[in-house]
Amino acid sequence: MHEASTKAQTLIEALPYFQRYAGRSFVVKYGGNAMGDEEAAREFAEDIVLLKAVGINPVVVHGGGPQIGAMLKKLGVESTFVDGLRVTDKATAEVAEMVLSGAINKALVSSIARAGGKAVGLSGKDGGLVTARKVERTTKDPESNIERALDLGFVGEPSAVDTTIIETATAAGMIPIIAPIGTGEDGHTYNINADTMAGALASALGAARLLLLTDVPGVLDKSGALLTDLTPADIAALREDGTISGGMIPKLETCVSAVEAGCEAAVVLDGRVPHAMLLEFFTARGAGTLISAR
Ligand SMILES: Nc1ncnc2c1ncn2[C@@H]1O[C@H](COP(=O)(O)OP(=O)(O)O)[C@@H](O)[C@H]1O
Ligand SMILES: CC(=O)N[C@@H](CCC(=O)OP(=O)(O)O)C(=O)O
Repeated sequence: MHEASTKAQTLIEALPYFQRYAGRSFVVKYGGNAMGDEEAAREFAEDIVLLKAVGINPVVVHGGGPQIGAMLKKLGVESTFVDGLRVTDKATAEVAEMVLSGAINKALVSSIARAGGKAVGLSGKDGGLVTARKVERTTKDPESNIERALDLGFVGEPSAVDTTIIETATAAGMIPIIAPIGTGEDGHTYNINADTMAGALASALGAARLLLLTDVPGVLDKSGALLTDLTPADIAALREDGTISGGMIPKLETCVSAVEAGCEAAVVLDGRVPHAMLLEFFTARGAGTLISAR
C-alpha cells in the first residue's frame, strides 16, 4: 500500500510538467560517448517513449563520433580534428554516412520499437530537412601572424532547415531519429557535428528544451563542482578564464545560439546516468546544467 501511494505521489508531482510541455518539442542530442551498453540504450529508449506518451514531441539527433573513428581505423583511414570537427574527405564522408545513417540510426529506431514506440529514421537529407554549407575555419601562422584558410573538406553547418518532415512524422505519432548528415548547397554529402545539428533543429522548431546528453554531469567549475544555471554571459566568462575547453566549447556555443534563437532553454546532462532525461524532466531542480537566455 505504502509503495503504491509513493508511486501515485511521484506521478502527481510530474503532472504540472506534463501539462506545461504537452504539444511542445524536446530536441535530444544523444552523443556517441553517451551511448553505453545495451542496458543504457534500453533506458534511453524508454525515456523517449515515455515523453511521447505524455504528449511531448521528442526529436532525437544522434552522434557517433567514436563509432565513426572505430570504423575508419578498421578501414585504415587516418582521421584528424580541427576545433572538435573531423576533417572529412570524400572517403571519410562515405564512412560517416554509413555509420551514422546506417548502423547507429537503425539501432536507435529498433530500441524505440522495443520500448513500444514508433520511430522513423532520417538524416538531414530526407525531405530537404537540412541544407548544409561548408564550414570555414582559419588559422594564424605563429611566426608571420598571417591568417590562412583551413580546408576541412565536407564538414558542413546547417544553412537552411525545413522542419516539414519532422512535423509530418510527429503528427503521425512517430518519433524522428535524425543522423547529422546533410545535402550541401553544392549537392555533395556533408558531415555535420551532431551538437550543431541538434541546436539548429531546436531553434527552427522553437523547442521547449534542447537536451545534450554527454559523458560528464554537466558543466563543471575549476574545482569539478557542477554549475547548475548559466547564461550566455556566464559562458563567455568561463571560456575567457579557460574553465571550459575541448568538446564543451562547441557544445555551449550551440546552446547559446539555440536559446538566443527562440529555444526556451538548453540542458547539458550526463547520459550515462540511468533515466537522466526523466530526472531532468520530473524534478523541480532538474539535473545537469541549464542554459537560458537570462
Ligand atoms: N568545464 C567543463 N565541464 C565539463 N566538461 C568539460 C569542461 N571543459 C571541457 N570538458 C570536456 O568536454 C567533454 C564533453 O564534450 P564531447 O567530448 O564533445 O562530448 P560528446 O561526445 O558527448 O558530444 C567532457 O568529456 C570534458 O572532457
Ligand atoms: C564534422 C564532425 O565532426 N562530425 C561528427 C559527427 C558525429 C558526432 O558529432 O558525434 P558525437 O556527438 O558522438 O561526437 C564526426 O564525424 O564525428
